[in-house]
Amino acid sequence: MSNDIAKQKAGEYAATLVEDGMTIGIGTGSTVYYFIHTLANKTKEGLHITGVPTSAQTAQLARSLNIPLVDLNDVAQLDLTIDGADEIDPSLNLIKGGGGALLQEKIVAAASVQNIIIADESKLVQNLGKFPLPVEVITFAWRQTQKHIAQLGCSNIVLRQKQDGIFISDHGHYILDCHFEQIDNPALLQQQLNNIPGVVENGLFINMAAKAIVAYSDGSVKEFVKP
Ligand SMILES: O=C(CO)[C@H](O)[C@H](O)COP(=O)(O)O
Repeated sequence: MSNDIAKQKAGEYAATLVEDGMTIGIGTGSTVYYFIHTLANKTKEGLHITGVPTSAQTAQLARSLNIPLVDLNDVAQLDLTIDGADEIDPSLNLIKGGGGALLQEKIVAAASVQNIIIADESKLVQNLGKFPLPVEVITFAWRQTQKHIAQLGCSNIVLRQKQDGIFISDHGHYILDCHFEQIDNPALLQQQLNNIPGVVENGLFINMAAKAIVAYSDGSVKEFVKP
């Protein structure tokens, strides 16, 4: 089974967890893509939900499929958020932000009663850090910010690019992809990063996910609950 079919399975499974009347956070990425399509089919069949998107890309896709969206300022909290991840460790701590949406994703996750992650099995790791940790930074003097991040033990930091230049996040910032290789204390690193002037947010999601829905190449889907 290809990764894409596994992503689709995870996305479809997650859609079964959405209940009528819920206000949900809608994540970003190629796995969530399948969740959004399944959700759109369910809303066509009569499921009533309201969504809060985690990125401009997700907002555009959801709108094109007639999923009702609302501004996060206009709701007290979200019942559930379904989002993807780049790495998931055994405690369900995550690296996110491969798609560059980490800032809005973290704000939406923090507003959610429950966060469920969907992924294919390639995202499961024993230790976080092989996937370069995305850190969103203010564009002003970003090289200074980079220098402070390097002092936390990261010698390989890459300013994210897109085809025609520097990648700019939905909120107008740069992303520094930080190759830590192995992160021994993700909770501490998250705090240290966010204490650096110029850092807006980082892609470590600690103690946020309650459950991960992981689809395997043999076609099975397994739920992991936060230990
Ligand atoms: O954090 C994210 C975007 O900022 C994505 O959820 C993460 O990169 C996983 O994406 P995909 O499902 O495409 O592998």
